Amino acid sequence: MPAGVDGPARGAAAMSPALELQGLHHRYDQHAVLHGIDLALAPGDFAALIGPNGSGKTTLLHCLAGLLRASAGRVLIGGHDLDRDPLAAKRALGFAVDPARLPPLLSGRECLRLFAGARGLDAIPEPTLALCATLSLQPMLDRRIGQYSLGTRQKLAIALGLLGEPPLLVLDEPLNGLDPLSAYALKRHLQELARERGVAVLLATHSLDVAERFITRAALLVDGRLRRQWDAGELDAIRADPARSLEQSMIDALAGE
Ligand SMILES: Nc1ncnc2c1ncn2[C@@H]1O[C@H](COP(=O)(O)OP(=O)(O)OP(=O)(O)O)[C@@H](O)[C@H]1O
Repeated sequence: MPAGVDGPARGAAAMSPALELQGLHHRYDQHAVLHGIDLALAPGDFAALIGPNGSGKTTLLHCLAGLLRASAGRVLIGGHDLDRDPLAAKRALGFAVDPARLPPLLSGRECLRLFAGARGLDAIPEPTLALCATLSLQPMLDRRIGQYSLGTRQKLAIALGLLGEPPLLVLDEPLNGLDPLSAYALKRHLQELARERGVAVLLATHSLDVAERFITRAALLVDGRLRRQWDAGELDAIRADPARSLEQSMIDALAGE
């Protein structure tokens, strides 16, 4: 078990994969988008989901967060079946909502309080406030979300997703709109959660160059199928060789090599 992992929720999460997708399919009406995705994340994995535009990354994340119902297959979060036991599954999941969907009339602090309440907490947890400070979000917390810039909304969506430190974090393009300092702080924070707290992180991103240094796993989605995965050893080998990069490996995999 990773260092610093304790408590019953983490104990349960450490015994089963943090996330397990079994034969996941999704179709929008007649348009089949996901074709049998099998993927497992262990506690402490920091994984990037990469792939061309329209390959199905957001659809996959929405299926595993319960925002879309998969047409077939199973989603298990910390061993809990999302279909059969949605409350337990969703308790084990932190999902950063689309920043465009945040309620414009609430302040950031009100929104954090609301989400904290939904997680059974009576106040905004200290680590969340510390993260807001790290991301320079704190000075904006008492302003209405409707007045936030795109990057500030993105920061709030991330802080909401991470609230209560659930054992699985899922983020869709979290680096979009973040200034370089905030993007670096977020990557370090996620890396620390994975390494020291055993949190499993799955993030969809196009920013291969920035993700490459931090992740321990990568999975390439092409036309709704997982074409290639890289484990920690393969990523270390890529990082150790100045002539190689994850970007080039991805391009090779896309070319079918
Ligand atoms: N609500 C919807 N109704 C119908 N088709 C949809 C819907 N949402 C997405 N799609 C289609 O599903 C496919 C996958 O889209 P998705 O947004 O999951 O891809 P993505 O990999 O996240 O793309 P990007 O990298 O551009 O964000 C695309 O062909 C898209 O047009």
